[in-house]
Amino acid sequence: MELREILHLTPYKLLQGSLDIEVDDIAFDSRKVTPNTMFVCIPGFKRDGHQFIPQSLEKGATVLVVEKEVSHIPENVTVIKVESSRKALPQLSSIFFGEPTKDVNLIGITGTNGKTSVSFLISKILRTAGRKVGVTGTVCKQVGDKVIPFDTTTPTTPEASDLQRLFKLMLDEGAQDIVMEVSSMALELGRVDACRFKVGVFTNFTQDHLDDHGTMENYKNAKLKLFNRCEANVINLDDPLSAEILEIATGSIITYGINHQEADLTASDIIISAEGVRFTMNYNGDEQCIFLRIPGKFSVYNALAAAGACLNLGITLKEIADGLAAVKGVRGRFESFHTPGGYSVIVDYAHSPDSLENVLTTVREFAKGRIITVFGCGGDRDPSKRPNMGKVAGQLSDCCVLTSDNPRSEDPIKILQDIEVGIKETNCPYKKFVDRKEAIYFAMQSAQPQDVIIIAGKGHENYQEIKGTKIRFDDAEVVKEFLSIGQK
Ligand SMILES: CC(=O)N[C@H]1[C@@H](OP(=O)(O)OP(=O)(O)OC[C@H]2O[C@@H](n3ccc(=O)[nH]c3=O)[C@H](O)[C@@H]2O)O[C@H](CO)[C@@H](O)[C@@H]1O[C@H](C)C(=O)N[C@@H](C)C(=O)N[C@H](CCC(=O)O)C(=O)O
Ligand SMILES: Nc1ncnc2c1ncn2[C@@H]1O[C@H](COP(=O)(O)OP(=O)(O)OP(=O)(O)O)[C@@H](O)[C@H]1O
Ligand SMILES: N[C@H](CCC[C@H](N)C(=O)O)C(=O)O
Ligand SMILES: [Mg+2]
Repeated sequence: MELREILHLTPYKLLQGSLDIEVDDIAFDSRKVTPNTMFVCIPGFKRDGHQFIPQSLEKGATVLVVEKEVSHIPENVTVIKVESSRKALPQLSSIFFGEPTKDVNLIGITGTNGKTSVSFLISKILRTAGRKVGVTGTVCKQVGDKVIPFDTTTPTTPEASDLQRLFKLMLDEGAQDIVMEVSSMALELGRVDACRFKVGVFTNFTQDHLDDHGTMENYKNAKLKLFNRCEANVINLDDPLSAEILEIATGSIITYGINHQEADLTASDIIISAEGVRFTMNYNGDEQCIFLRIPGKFSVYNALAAAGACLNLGITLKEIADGLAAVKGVRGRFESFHTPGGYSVIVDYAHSPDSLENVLTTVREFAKGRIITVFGCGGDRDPSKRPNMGKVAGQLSDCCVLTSDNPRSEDPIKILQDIEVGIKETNCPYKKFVDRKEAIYFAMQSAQPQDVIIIAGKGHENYQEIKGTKIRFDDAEVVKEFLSIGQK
């Protein structure tokens, strides 16, 4: 595409070179530059993209988008100055990739917990109704049955140019709808700025990501950014933040809730069992019996959130019920394993105090034996959640096994000590194993019939990140391995 065209919605100053040149790609990372790429220099948290101009030129960049003074740039390279290159990237990328979100129903989901789960439910409902759906989130990027390979460092919500490229690819594959997890960091950094959202979904808001945002106020303000830009919004009325969202939300609104019967979408006659949740979904005088094979009250919320999004696309309540009934489970979300020893193991991605509390409360509702919780807390992430998670786990378990969950650059023993502060406030007995495999083996060896072991925090993850290296590690694989070597 011609540079002049890519720039037509962005205020800029031409510092040197021509606007009448063809651009073949856009990159914000010099390592991804190929010939005729527009390299957008972003000042980052650790480094500054402007430093990597020489590397980008070596790889064939012919256009530089900068926000700072630059010098000694070869004459044949065009230099464009903008006020903020991070802010310019979404618009430039959207135009370059043909404004893909104009031609598709884009559904964005935000909230502390449940984004991956809700996006998976929405996708299942839409696919069961015969639609071609793109999904992008923590676990995968996919369109229809086709998994799109992405390197493992790609965030939950990719950087603007990667995101628009992904949308274009999904459209080329025939996607009619795209379901996207929208992380608070993506909202804060404007990664989704040039996206046209058909529906915005709010799940809930509790403590998380203080390491990224500093304060809960900043974290909240980042989340709010989704709701004044969607054609329709789906809002959890049971969450205290809903009042603020309703004040700023534009477009049509569907509210949902269990405690607020005045919500547009509600659930009644809820039955929660080890197999899943069963309830009646009510909307505008219509009702449908719902069965979803993921246990926990939070699954009722997730089902309502997904239903709200689908209703906005003209999907019927009956189609929603059929789609939810077709869900077999979400990878690493309350994934159950039965054992010859008569106890069960659940692998779950709960890694915040609220999600851990939800998952353990759910297990409490049906566990006949003891609850043994194996968990840790991530390194280089908000340390204030560690004692909170320790306390929640101690209060709701009969025994805990503290272990590592991506210690990253931190000392794993220190992380366990931080968790211990909280668990010591309870009477729960616990053990500590830095090695996660040993922790899981210990829990399984100690389990008795009817016990339930929850292995929390890593869900679908297939690595353990220690000192900058990702070592293969998969909770579910370790469980299967333990059982395959003839252990009980
Ligand atoms: C903390 C954070 O938000 N980091 C983002 C930030 O990186 P940074 O500022 O550290 O980058 P940097 O290393 O200082 O480099 C600055 C610039 O130089 C460029 N560079 C760097 C090296 C080089 O050789 N060449 C080069 O061009 C970089 O690509 C970057 O554009 O700017 C980069 C480019 O815009 C982002 O890709 C990167 O997201 C990283 C991948 C990340 O992990 N972010 C996390 C916090 C995140 O976004 N998480 C959310 C939440 C997940 C959840 O919901 O739980 C997510 O959506 O995943
Ligand atoms: N609606 C919900 N409310 C509270 N907890 C939930 C909810 N849905 C799922 N959970 C719990 O939170 C964990 C994470 O769920 P999920 O992966 O769907 O959240 P997420 O918002 O995508 O998380 P992340 O921010 O890490 O991407 C699940 O494993 C489950 O224990
Ligand atoms: N998106 C979250 C996931 C945390 C998962 C947990 N396993 C950890 O590593 O802390 C983060 O990167 O903070
Ligand atoms: Mg997620």
